[in-house]
Amino acid sequence: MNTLDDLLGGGAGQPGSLTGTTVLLRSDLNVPLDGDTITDDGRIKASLPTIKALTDAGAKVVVTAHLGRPDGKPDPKFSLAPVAARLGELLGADVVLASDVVGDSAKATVAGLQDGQVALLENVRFDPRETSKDDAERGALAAELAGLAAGAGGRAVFVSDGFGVVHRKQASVYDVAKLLPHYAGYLVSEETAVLRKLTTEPERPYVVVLGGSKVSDKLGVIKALLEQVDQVLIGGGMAYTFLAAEGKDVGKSLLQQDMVDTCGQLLNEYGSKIVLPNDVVVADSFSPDAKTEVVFAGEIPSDWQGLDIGPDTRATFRRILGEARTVFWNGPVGVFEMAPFAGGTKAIAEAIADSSAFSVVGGGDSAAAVRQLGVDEAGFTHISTGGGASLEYLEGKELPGLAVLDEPQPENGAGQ
Ligand SMILES: Nc1ncnc2c1ncn2[C@@H]1O[C@H](COP(=O)(O)OP(=O)(O)O)[C@@H](O)[C@H]1O
Ligand SMILES: O=C(OP(=O)(O)O)[C@H](O)COP(=O)(O)O
Repeated sequence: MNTLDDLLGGGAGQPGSLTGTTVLLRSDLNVPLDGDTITDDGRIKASLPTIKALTDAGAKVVVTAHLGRPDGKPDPKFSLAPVAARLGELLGADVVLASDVVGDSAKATVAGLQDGQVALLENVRFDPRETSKDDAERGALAAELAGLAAGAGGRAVFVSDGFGVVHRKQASVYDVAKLLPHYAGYLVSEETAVLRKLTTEPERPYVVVLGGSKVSDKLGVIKALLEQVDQVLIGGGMAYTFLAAEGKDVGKSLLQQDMVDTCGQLLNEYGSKIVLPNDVVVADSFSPDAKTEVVFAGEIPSDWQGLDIGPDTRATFRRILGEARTVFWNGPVGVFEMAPFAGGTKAIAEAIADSSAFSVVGGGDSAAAVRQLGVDEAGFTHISTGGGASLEYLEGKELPGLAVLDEPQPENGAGQ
């Protein structure tokens, strides 16, 4: 895989070694927001080393990124405006935000870039072709993105640094690398180097904690993980589909109905490795002011929803984590953004931070939870920016955004 150091070449770190080059940079700037306030800027900070290396070398840097899951059309709720402002603060330089993805504003913004300057394109998922299943549609958007960088004159290259999104076969992650000379950024290189250690003879017991709300994405990887690890502790929104598979009424909790049978099969086959919550914190509404109670997992009232793991479950998870030698954690085990449902996630984060295991926590919200709940970041071996991406890497699956970086450089790529 070609890396940023290959791009920087003999002139690594030398001012001017990339003068005349326009870099289309894919970063993962998908940060949690409360309205238009960024509640955790970890992913923006993680993108800085690559951006700075490029600007120091004199490149024009055109960043493309997504925020949330908009419906393939512009939606102010998902604008990258707060991200552009924060990125500019952290870089100590203006970051112009184009008001579209590849339209007139994007073209004018790129045309106005000086050497060593950074621009951000608006949320790439505002264009429906980004996430299309149709190769030709994605390819067309990729060609427009590559054309933007080439349109600035000089050489155009692609740097892939959005580790959190390399598991997505999307235009700005995958297809564009087929059109431009491509390089892995520092974040992608570092993240894969740490995760590789988890796939090569991890010390045992090896324990995985899974939570969060992207249930359908993550249930798919559990089977492969169960083959490799000693225990999987399940909390968060993930837990209720398993509890339903055990025949329990989960009330209004998050439930992936079409995966109940799959969860039942996993419980049959790997039951001894799967640890489910024994008790949960339930609420009468999805609100920080809701009425709450702790109940056995089999006794969730039908109008209530489970929003955190209960105290018995925390104790069980703590005990297992205390004995682990390798831990991977993705997904908060409760709705940690609301104080009444943050206790389980804090207990898990502290248990991992206190242990001497090789420990990796991955995911935008999981990493944010560690920081927001005041848990010592130094207690983790590595805090990864990618949740789903890390899980799929650990599963052993080929990640499209990484595999494409191993392909030969295009011979007649845009800007060549
Ligand atoms: N029981 C639950 N019900 C609904 N949402 C939950 C529950 N537990 C956790 N969550 C939510 O899961 C979200 C994070 O999920 P996810 O995106 O899968 O994690 P990550 O970003 O770390 O990969 C958080 O916003 C959290 O509020
Ligand atoms: O937040 C992300 O992933 P994560 O929640 O698995 O850490 C990435 O930005 C990918 O987003 P997506 O899961 O909407 O493709």
